[in-house]
Amino acid sequence: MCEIVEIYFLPKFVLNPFIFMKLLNANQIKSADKFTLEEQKISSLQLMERAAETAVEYLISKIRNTQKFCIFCGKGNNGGDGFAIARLLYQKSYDVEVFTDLSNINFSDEAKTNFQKVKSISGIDLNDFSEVENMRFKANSIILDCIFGIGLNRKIEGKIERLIQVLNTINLKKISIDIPSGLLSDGFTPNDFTVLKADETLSFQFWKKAFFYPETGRFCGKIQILNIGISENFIASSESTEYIIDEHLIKNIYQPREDFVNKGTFGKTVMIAGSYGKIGAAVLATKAALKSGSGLTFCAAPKCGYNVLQNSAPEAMFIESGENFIEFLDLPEDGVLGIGPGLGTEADTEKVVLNLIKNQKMPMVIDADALNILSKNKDFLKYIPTNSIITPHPKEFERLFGASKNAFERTELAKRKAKELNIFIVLKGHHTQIISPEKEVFYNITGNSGMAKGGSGDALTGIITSFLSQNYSPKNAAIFGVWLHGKAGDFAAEKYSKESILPSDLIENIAEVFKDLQP
Ligand SMILES: NC(=O)C1=CN([C@@H]2O[C@H](COP(=O)(O)OP(=O)(O)OC[C@H]3O[C@@H](n4cnc5c(N)ncnc54)[C@H](O)[C@@H]3O)[C@@H](O)[C@H]2O)[C@@H](O)CC1
Ligand SMILES: Nc1ncnc2c1ncn2[C@@H]1O[C@H](COP(=O)(O)OP(=O)(O)O)[C@@H](O)[C@H]1O
Ligand SMILES: [K+]
Repeated sequence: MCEIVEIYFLPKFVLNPFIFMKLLNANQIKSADKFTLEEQKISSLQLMERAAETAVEYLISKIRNTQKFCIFCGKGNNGGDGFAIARLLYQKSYDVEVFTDLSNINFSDEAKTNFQKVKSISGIDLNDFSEVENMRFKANSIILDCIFGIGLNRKIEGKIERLIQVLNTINLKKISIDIPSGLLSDGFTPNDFTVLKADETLSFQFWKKAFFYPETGRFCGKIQILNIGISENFIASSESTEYIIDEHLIKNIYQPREDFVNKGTFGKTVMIAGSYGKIGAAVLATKAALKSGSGLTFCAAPKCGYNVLQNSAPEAMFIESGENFIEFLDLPEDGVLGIGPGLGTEADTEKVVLNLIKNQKMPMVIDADALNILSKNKDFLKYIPTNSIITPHPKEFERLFGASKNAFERTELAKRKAKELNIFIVLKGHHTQIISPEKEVFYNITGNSGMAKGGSGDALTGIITSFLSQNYSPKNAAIFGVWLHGKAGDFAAEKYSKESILPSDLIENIAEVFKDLQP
């Protein structure tokens, strides 16, 4: 599973922030390469050299205690990158060993040129792939996977499949160039494909769709995007409905607090949450709403939660809504509603939730048990107010809309449902997706596996509701909320470790994210 993701810029190639976040498919990426060659009047060999230089610069800057690189090169341009990287590392005095299919030399033009250059360097050992079986690799060697890139169009078989199976058993750090070999870049990779399992993937310029989905992302390890100066004009004019949420996009969404304001300027957030034994969910959602800037914050919860809520979130106002679970609601006017965390599914609560959803006009945030209630009453889905945000995890999504064969199909189903119901769907996961009624997909790249703990989702509901009440559009509230939630989780994990962070630590660290965002 990919963990912490970073974007590495060579200072000479800093992209226009509004362009960088598009997700392009392999064909578009190839066209982008071609366009760049014409626009910048460079040859494809020069672009490959630039890509290789960027990869080598990154490797040298980040990798410690490694003297030896074992570089596996295929016949296409991914292999060409590998040969060029081998030469450049050798020139920097690293010990380099290159493996390729010497029995079948039908390289692409660029790969062939770079292969010849490697061949002419006597200090670089050149081996056939088959020799890997008898190799004794030095400890601390690094394996670079340049076997296949985004040109892969079928299952790897025969000798190269065997090679990848062997490499997967070798206990050395493996870094894939552009994409792990064997992985299809734009969709689901069938289970019978053999794929190299990388610890890290250095990918040129573009995120690949495969990085974001659990079935394929698990092969990529830590992902590093290397900017190699592909044409901004091409990227700007490319059609895509899929985007990556990066800091540039967030800085564009974030509205710093102005001076001449009062609590009324920042909305009225109402969390409807909690039941006996699950008051913690109400506390987490309410605190997260407070910490993300809500002007006035209310929590409608059963009476059994009164003491704990008033003690743990004294800034919030309590709205008694039942004894041990929510039985009725008497909400303030103009409140922006977030409903679901820890509600339970008692018959009375069910009635209240369905009635509220049916009569509510303003966009609201719907999570957890409110979604479970909706999945038992699917005819109420059509009443969800237009532009509302629902935040299901995969199981909740399945209960609402049925099973999908894989996560890629789940996203397609979510797009159809978001359009049909005219709502935003926040599909939670390692890379949470925000899906708009226009069928756009925004992929989140903050967050970490330390957040896979009960209560993290409650915090997210509080954050998104708070942003919605502060006048962010539903789309921006969802994008900003998901990003900030993950980023706060990253700050918390850095301080306390992934194992030990709690959703409350995440909430505490929302402050760090806002500090970082200040212009
Ligand atoms: N994106 C960019 O900006 C750049 C990309 N470059 C590199 O170019 C790569 C793409 O190069 P290619 O299009 O040559 O693609 P590959 O290097 O992935 O190789 C594709 C070749 O392998 C064949 N092939 C596909 N699947 C196969 C299978 N299962 N078994 C056997 N043969 C198979 C194809 O028919 C084609 O001949 C990228 O991944 C990247 O590494 C860089 O060189 C330069 C810049
Ligand atoms: N492995 C992970 N990497 C990143 N984020 C994660 C991971 N696992 C869970 N999260 C995030 O934590 C939250 C969990 O939400 P949810 O499953 O609803 O939890 P709960 O309802 O128990 O609070 C989601 O925002 C999700 O994206
Ligand atoms: K590769």
